[in-house]
Amino acid sequence: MRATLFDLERTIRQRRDADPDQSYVAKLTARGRAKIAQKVGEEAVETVIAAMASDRQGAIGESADLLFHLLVLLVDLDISLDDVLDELDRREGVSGISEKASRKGD
Ligand SMILES: N=c1c2ncn([C@@H]3O[C@H](COP(=O)(O)OP(=O)(O)OP(=O)(O)O)[C@@H](O)[C@H]3O)c2ncn1[C@@H]1O[C@H](COP(=O)(O)O)[C@@H](O)[C@H]1O
Repeated sequence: MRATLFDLERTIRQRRDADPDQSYVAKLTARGRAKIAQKVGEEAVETVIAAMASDRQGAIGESADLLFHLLVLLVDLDISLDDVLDELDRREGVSGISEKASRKGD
């Protein structure tokens, strides 16, 4: 059976308090939010580099790294994947073009 992002989110929550010598999640969490956020940035840049090189396998691997590290950051911020999906639901059917145009008068 395919694991979901919800499974990974649950695993990350469980691993946060594990032994940092045994768990990457625990080790990264112990280094603090700034370090977690830095990792998200690094993985995002590596995804962009793979995409610009049309490196399909690289883009898949870096995207997995990016999603994983983003979930570690969200857990650290006590933001659930559901919170983010709720926001995407709220946007569903609203064209990005018209949404941006509606902000022009802000
Ligand atoms: N999906 C992942 C996952 N993706 C990437 N990584 C790790 O992320 C790290 C990224 O490597 P880097 O070289 O960028 O990081 P780094 O060596 O800390 O580098 P610096 O930033 O310190 O320079 C590697 O150690 C990868 O193994 C992951 N580690 C864990 N998971 C999942 O999280 C679960 C719990 O992992 P543990 O907490 O390690 O038990 C695992 O069962 C997996 O399902």
